[in-house]
Amino acid sequence: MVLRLVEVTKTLGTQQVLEGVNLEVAPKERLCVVGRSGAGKSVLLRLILGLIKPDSGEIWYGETNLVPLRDRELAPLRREMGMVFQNGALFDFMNVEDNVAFALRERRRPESEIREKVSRILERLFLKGHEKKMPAELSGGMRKRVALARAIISRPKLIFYDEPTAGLDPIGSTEITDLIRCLNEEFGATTIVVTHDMRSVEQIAQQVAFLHAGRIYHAGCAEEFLSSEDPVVKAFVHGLIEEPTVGAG
Ligand SMILES: Nc1ncnc2c1ncn2[C@@H]1O[C@H](COP(=O)(O)OP(=O)(O)OP(=O)(O)O)[C@@H](O)[C@H]1O
Repeated sequence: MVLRLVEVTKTLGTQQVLEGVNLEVAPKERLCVVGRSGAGKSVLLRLILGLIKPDSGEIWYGETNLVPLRDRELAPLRREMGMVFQNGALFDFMNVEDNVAFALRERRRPESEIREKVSRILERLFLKGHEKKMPAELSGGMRKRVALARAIISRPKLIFYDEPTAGLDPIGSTEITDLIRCLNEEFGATTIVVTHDMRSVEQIAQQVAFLHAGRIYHAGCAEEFLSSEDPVVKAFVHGLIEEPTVGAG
């Protein structure tokens, strides 16, 4: 397993957001983590990235439990992880080319290598000709593609996408989900996508983990999830409002 969470709990404020999350992610797999708004998907991502610590439980990245590690020990492992934030989180004062080159410049790679890699990735993500544009001059879909380029350029072993299709029209969404799938196949990075968009799940996921009531309520292959007869899963997948159980109590 690339990633394994064992009985992870987290309370924020007075709310126990995660009550014992168990999750396994195999190498090169594409996993969608789904759940209703407020279910704790972003909290889960922040825990895996080591930005916050769980109250209890273990988070294994390969052979290493990340939980007891300090920032300095986490840093080299974090460099193996890429993150594509919902809003792209681009540097507004840098053009497309410099945004994409950022991670390589930080690692002091030779300028000739950086130029070659940036050019190759921009071509792959259909951004050729837009190198000198500033983020404010890009469409939403282009910003997402720049964010993808920026994350993928350092060849992460594990890549996270937070709501990658949010704010895109259906065609823009399909372009991004196609790219996520193709990049996973080309580069082999284990891919974890947080989303509540069922079309994205259909287009991207091999595996789905459904976060509900502080736990992974359902984990399995995408087809199984999308056609599940479990009332809670079904209500989520089809956007149904759950009826109170008749005769309960
Ligand atoms: N720093 C914090 N302090 C207190 N509560 C927090 C904090 N961060 C998140 N929460 C709470 O944790 C719960 C889960 O939040 P989270 O952002 O992970 O949800 P989500 O599943 O990502 O939702 P969405 O799909 O809307 O982004 C929410 O009830 C939220 O209010």
